[in-house]
Amino acid sequence: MTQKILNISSASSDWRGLALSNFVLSPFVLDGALYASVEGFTQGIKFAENDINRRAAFESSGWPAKYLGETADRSGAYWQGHRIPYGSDEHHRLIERAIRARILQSEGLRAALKSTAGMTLIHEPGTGAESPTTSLPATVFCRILTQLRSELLDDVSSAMIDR
Ligand SMILES: Nc1nc(O)c(N)c(N[C@@H]2O[C@H](COP(=O)(O)O)[C@@H](O)[C@H]2O)n1
Repeated sequence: MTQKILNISSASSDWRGLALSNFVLSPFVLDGALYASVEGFTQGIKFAENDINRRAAFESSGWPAKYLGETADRSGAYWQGHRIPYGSDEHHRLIERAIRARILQSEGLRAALKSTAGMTLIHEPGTGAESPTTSLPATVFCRILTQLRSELLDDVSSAMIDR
């Protein structure tokens, strides 16, 4: 029987869940700059643009990126000279652009996401209750992936980094 629920995280038992996890080392380009992983991007933007931890996070993935982000004060996200309120829609939208960029820049990831058609995407990293200060709640992450999957299934050419 086909599995109806797919965990997208580093704790997934399905290879597609692992591949689509933010944790994985998976370079992408956003606004002309190169990032090693979505996790590194997500943690790096918590640091101001002159903070050395920012670049270190951008060049990392997985737990090293996550641990680096734990040292940030989580009062804002920083992008192109602007401070974005932490946890705001604008903050989530910026992370969404990184998630979309990574997947859209890889034919394999696009195909992997499309192959999950009909499955409910969840994010259960197996690390206990979700942090109240997470910059990417599971509901937001799964909504982003589900929306992108829908766009890819409807018409590959209509899916873009900026919706
Ligand atoms: N343990 C674990 N495995 C994964 O595969 C994950 N993607 C995550 N969580 C990711 O952490 C990011 C948010 O970090 P903060 O809560 O702001 O520190 C986001 O990318 C989640 O997907 N955890």
